[in-house]
Amino acid sequence: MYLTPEEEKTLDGEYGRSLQKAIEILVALGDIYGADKLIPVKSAQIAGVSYKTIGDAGLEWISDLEGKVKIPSILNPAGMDIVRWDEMGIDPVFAKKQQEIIEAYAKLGIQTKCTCTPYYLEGFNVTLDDHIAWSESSAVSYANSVIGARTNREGGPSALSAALVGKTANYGYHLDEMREPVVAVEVDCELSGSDFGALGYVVGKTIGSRVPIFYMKNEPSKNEMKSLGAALAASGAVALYHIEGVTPEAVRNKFTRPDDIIPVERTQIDEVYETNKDIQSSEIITVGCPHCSVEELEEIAGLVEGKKLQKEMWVCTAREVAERNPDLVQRIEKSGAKVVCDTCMVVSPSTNKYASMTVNSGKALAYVPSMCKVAAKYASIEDCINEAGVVDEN
Ligand SMILES: C[C@@](O)(CCOP(=O)(O)O)CC(=O)O
Ligand code: SF4
Repeated sequence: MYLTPEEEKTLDGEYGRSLQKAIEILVALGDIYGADKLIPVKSAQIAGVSYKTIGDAGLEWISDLEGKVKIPSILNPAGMDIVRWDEMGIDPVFAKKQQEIIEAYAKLGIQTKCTCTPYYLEGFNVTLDDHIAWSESSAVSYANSVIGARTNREGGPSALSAALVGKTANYGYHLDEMREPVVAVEVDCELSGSDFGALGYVVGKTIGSRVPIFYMKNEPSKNEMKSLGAALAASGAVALYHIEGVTPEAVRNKFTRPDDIIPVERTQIDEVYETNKDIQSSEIITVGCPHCSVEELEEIAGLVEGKKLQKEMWVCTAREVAERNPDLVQRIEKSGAKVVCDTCMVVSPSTNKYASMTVNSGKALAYVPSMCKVAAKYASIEDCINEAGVVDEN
């Protein structure tokens, strides 16, 4: 791989051990995947923040690094709401470790906003053809597919390395030829809302990491595409998808229809809603995987208006989104639901204590059983709220 004289110096350790380690990681990945050079990236999103997932070894690795990131960089969700962790039933020992992780990242100049939806935040609005280094798989999918930006599915360490160096290796989804669809997904019915998460869940199970192009009967909204991509990346390993006539590259590039076809029928979508249907009543309801947008908060606020929920319900979102919309937060919390920031149902240890959870996310449906050891049921947002046990206040 070609390196500029400056990059060579970094690799030789002239700018310190941390930058040297960072560029070593980027060069090693570049060599494995046949990159020709390093390219500048506009922003980094770094996974591996929850103490639940990275533990002491992760904390030690981050704490040992020195220097400052060269590009706007942000964190994936942590294991707790940084302000209201006590209310979430988080153990103070866990909270202390979590704070240490966040401080170690902050020392490197990384913004300590913890979210999987950086594209809703100030300074992280990427556009078509921008090169970035993001790691949370739903954020990667959204950036690549819905926005048309370019990122590989970085691991925590490689995203952090890209943040420190300001560059990434030029391979994979940074290249035009890797972004071409190779399989056509033909959906035989109209879908709405959580059906799109169910579609991602179904297709993800068979598609592996191939790039699909969807042929749909109706056009999904951006929130619906967010759910589709998150589920495709969780039950499968899809980092980029296209939708004929909808997503920016499908519109611009007019791809030829791949010969390989995955047909999807309504019954397959309906089956997702049947998962664990023997669970009569879930103990907790969680929405916001990926973190809720303003429109999703608005929808939830409307649905819970004048109602009192009987069970624990979390609405996960980015702190910045919550802070920009205090009225929506207040309207949601009036019902008894909690607007939870900086974390989520998957990476927080505080959902582990429940036996069952209802979710409206195909990604959460795929991850909650394995990462939280909690049985998960799938429902639309309306049914999630019904499941929370509603009493009308009027
Ligand atoms: C499950 C996930 O959304 C969050 C947990 O990842 P981590 O703890 O940030 O590495 C990661 C992913 O799917 O990329
Ligand atoms: S809310 Fe979902 S998409 Fe976001 S970090 Fe948690 S598991 Fe990943």
